[in-house]
Amino acid sequence: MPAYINCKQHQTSACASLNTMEVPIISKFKVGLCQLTVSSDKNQNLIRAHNLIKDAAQQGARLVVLPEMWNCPYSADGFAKYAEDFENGDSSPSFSVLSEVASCYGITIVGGSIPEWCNGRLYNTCCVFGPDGKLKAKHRKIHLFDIDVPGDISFKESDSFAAGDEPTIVDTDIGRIGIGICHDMRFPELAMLYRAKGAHIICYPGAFNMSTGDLLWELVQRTRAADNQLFVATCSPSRDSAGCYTIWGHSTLVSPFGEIIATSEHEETVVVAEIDYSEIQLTRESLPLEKQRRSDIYQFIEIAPRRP
Ligand SMILES: O=C(O)CCC(=O)C(=O)O
Repeated sequence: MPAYINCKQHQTSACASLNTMEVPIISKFKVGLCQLTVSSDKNQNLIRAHNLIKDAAQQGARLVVLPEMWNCPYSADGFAKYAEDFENGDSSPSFSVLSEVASCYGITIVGGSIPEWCNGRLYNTCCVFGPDGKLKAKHRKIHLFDIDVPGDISFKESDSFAAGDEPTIVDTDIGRIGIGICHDMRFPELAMLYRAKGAHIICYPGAFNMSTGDLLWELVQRTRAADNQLFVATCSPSRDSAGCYTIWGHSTLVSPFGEIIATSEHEETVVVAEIDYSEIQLTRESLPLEKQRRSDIYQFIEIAPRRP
């Protein structure tokens, strides 16, 4: 175990069953969003991530979310240098740190994202760890962020990364979680798919920028939550104005009604807030969008059958 990991096991046993899942889950719990400052020093980033996760766990968070690209600056010229191969644990310190911290504190971690090397390709990948420290799921960013607004912002993520080609939904002791990374949030179909598959919450590690952040970061996540009547959690790195890509920040938790439960500014911080899954049912009962939906007039996605 790396020297910077030093913690005691935290356990709770309060469980309640929620009718959208087959397994008993905790229906009321705290989530922690670790809006950490990312530098070019990978080891420092690992230490910071550990410290913020510890802070969130000590404030009672059972689910902790990290930002997109938390082990390296969001910069095309650095992704390959910071990339890790998860198949080979020894060469993946970021992966190991999250696994160890998850088991140390007995929490679920949606591990933001880091550059992943696999078979000669680079992916923007989020790993989800359970309270036993085991990897539960891996999401590779599906929609790469290519943008060119003359005189404003130009970025081509597809020059660096290959796109993932699978949605990711994972059952945990704190509910069914759908995963998307940053630009994935722009695509309502992915969130609809997660809703159809019974997700309670969608976690979007992100790193929006100063051009689209102010206008759209909050709007899009509230829309995903309100349209699908589920919780949405986003987590961004803090703002670093020194780099060429200035990050918007504002990690946020949104309720199934589209309300902001908790948010932050752009500095390094840990947002801890409570989720109560009974709000999903309440929202869906008071405004039964699924019943009101006119699938006879429009149908954008196949509603996939529940997993056995
Ligand atoms: O969709 C946007 O406006 C920003 C997306 C982004 O920053 C990303 O995917 O990294």
